[in-house]
Amino acid sequence: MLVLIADKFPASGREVLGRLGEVVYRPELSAEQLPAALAETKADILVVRSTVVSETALAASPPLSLVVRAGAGTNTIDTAAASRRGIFVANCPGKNAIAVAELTMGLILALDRRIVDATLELRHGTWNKSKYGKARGLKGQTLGLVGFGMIAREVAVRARAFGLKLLTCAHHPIAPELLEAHGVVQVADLGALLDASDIVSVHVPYSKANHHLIGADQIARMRPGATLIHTSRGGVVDDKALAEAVRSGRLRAGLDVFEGEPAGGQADFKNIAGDVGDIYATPHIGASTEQAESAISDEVVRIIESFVARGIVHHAVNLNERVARYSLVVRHLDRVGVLAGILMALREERVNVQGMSNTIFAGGEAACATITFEQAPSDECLQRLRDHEAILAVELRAART
Ligand SMILES: NC(=O)C1=CN([C@@H]2O[C@H](COP(=O)(O)OP(=O)(O)OC[C@H]3O[C@@H](n4cnc5c(N)ncnc54)[C@H](O)[C@@H]3O)[C@@H](O)[C@H]2O)C=CC1
Ligand SMILES: O=C(O)C(=O)COP(=O)(O)O
Repeated sequence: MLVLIADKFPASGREVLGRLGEVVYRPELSAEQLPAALAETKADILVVRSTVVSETALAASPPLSLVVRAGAGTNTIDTAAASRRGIFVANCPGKNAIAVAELTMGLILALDRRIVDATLELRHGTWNKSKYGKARGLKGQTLGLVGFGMIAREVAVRARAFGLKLLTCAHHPIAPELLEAHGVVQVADLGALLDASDIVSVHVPYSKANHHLIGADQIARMRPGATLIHTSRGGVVDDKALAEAVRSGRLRAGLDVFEGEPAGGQADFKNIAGDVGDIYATPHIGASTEQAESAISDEVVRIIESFVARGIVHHAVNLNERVARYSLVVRHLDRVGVLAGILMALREERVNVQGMSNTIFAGGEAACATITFEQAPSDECLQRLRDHEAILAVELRAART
């Protein structure tokens, strides 16, 4: 088994992976160089951070069967192409959430006190207490969290300690216990959140549906003098519209992600923070703390170990989530050919199997197979299975609709 790691990844994690197979560490690879590296190494498993994984890359190594995103967002990986090729894509949900929440609080605090501007002036020898001694203070202000996933919840935990009032919005009702535990109120929709918030912080994944979720209209709807914090993904916010609102003095902004940002570690990048003073900005470092990188590394190792040892992929993001209409639970003697016999019986009925698992009981004499499908086998088929000398019990279960 060969693992190609195409982004920065801790040495400790590489060492553990090295005990499972060969590890090729090429953190310098760009999206354009990735297909050739995959073809050359014939990697079975690819580990990436923000490096774009295209269909060409996925097709370059025939044995490639798993891509692990050493982070949260998977929009940089062509998951549809991976699904067509039967390649698993997995991520590490929540493992860098605290790091992003800490940066979010850092941006909120820095903007309120204008820490960056004050530092720059002091560095140039100017004492300007008159100008910088005018912060609003956070206590009692309202923070609106767009999305209420792993990162937003960690932001809520920290923001509460600063006395901020918390709102969120989502497509679906959020469990009341979860809201209560975080001291957050769910409002009707994004518009209501923008109307009521002094600070808006964006924590949703990028998708076609979320492209410019915070566009010109949403930016215009924010309260005058409000702050927008964006640490999720370039493209969720319309950077141009935001720059105009900040330039006009209506808003302030703290950004960690940008439209068209470079994927690598160092590059020239003309960006909206360049000419707009009230934008504070960092170069996509939300997840880049030692603590987060170590937690991510442990999770990547866990995902790969489980895949190699048991074929189980934790946090796969490109599986068909639809619950099958029927499941057949067969308890049987653990003998060669019993499972094949069950599958042959289903094949004769033209039943297309969707999922299958088989668990062996202690002692190794009996096992339990669960097979899922959309179309029910006939009573005769079930009876034939029940009559099989190595089958102990057969039960057909229909999913609740
Ligand atoms: N700046 C950085 O370094 C990092 C950025 N991120 C970005 O942050 C995003 C969020 O990360 P997590 O909180 O860990 O993901 P998550 O999956 O735990 O939470 C995202 C939540 O947003 C919700 N959502 C999606 N579209 C929405 C919409 N239009 N309105 C309201 N809710 C919506 C989802 O239902 C989900 O609950 C990631 O997808 C990634 O793009 C993640 C980690 C590091
Ligand atoms: O985990 C994520 O979604 C991130 O955005 C982190 O990106 P990175 O791994 O630092 O390139």
